[in-house]
Amino acid sequence: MTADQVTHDRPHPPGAPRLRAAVLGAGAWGTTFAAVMADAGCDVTVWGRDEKVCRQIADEHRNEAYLPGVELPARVTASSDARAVLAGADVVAVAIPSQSARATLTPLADAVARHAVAVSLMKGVELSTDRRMSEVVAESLGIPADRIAVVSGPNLALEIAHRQPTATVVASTSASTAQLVARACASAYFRPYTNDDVVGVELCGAVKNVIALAVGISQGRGLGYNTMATVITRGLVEITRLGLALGADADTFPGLAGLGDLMATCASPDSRNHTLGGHIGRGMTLDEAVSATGGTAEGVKSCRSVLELATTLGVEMPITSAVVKVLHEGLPVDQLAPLLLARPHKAEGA
Ligand SMILES: NC(=O)C1=CN([C@@H]2O[C@H](COP(=O)(O)OP(=O)(O)OC[C@H]3O[C@@H](n4cnc5c(N)ncnc54)[C@H](O)[C@@H]3O)[C@@H](O)[C@H]2O)C=CC1
Ligand SMILES: O=C(CO)COP(=O)(O)O
Repeated sequence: MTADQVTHDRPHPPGAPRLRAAVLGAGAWGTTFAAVMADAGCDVTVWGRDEKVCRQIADEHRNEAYLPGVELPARVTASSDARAVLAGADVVAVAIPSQSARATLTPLADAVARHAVAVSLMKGVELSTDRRMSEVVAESLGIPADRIAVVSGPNLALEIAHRQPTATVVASTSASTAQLVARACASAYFRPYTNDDVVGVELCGAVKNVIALAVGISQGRGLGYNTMATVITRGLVEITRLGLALGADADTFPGLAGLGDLMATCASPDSRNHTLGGHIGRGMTLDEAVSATGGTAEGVKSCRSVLELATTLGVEMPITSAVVKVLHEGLPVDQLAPLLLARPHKAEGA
């Protein structure tokens, strides 16, 4: 046991059974969340499709490909056999790229325990259906909405893997599901707040990636902090507008899942969306930027489904629309700012 584990490992409450957790996805966030749950007192097994990554997690308590230099808690193990990982798990957390979730989860539905609670850790919107990821998880695994939770907040994986303190939101339509998931991940460095606004929390997580792409693009063009603050602030307006049109709670947007995550993602060089935007701003093609970034930058695909949702609902999302134009419709990157600034003037709250 390392010094970190001695300091951070939180014994589970007296009398409470130790929760068994499965994490589907052995990338940066799946592995980190597994470590968080282990430090919260759960027995955790990660499923990854890459045998080598699983062996390294199980045997050496490391995942160098995704979390270089991080030592994982001994209570995290891993396997490439998804059905074995799911067997008997009380909590099933999903951290694979959003656009692959349905195809990955559907064949596993019958392997999930009947009592299990599922947690979406993903921050995207499905392309062909415009569904939020908790909806995709519920449909694919055949789990009712009251046993689904979403975890979203200012949660850059590498910082958390190094046990830097942060907070998050655990959202579910069921208070007892949210509380169970909060218990499964609460530790000395990870503080969950529960919330019943699944729609708002999930939209915040997906759309902030698109806004981080726009911030990255502006920084890649050499623009400064005024531009960044403008994009973040007006980005939050867009996120709020779309969320309210979908029935979300107005209090969610200035919270951890909204403003909190927007700030972390738009400010951090560790954010894949921010980084990829920077490459585009400096003149790379989308393909070049995707391969230079590595990892999953959800905003690249989800910007289209977010815009589609907004269009269907008649919600104006100019920054999202401009990002779609630059990434997918051939708008030259130096036209992005003029396009946004040429729009008709209006009152700030309109
Ligand atoms: N990295 C972070 O800081 C955070 C990420 N998230 C979200 O978590 C989700 C996963 O992101 P990361 O773990 O960061 O991505 P990653 O790129 O680090 O890892 C993705 C994992 O999914 C696997 N994978 C890729 N395609 C797959 C497929 N078709 N079937 C099964 N597995 C597949 C990869 O092998 C890899 O293990 C995303 O929705 C992301 O937005 C949320 C909060 C923080
Ligand atoms: O969601 C995140 C932080 O909360 C991670 O952001 P990226 O996916 O852009 O790395």
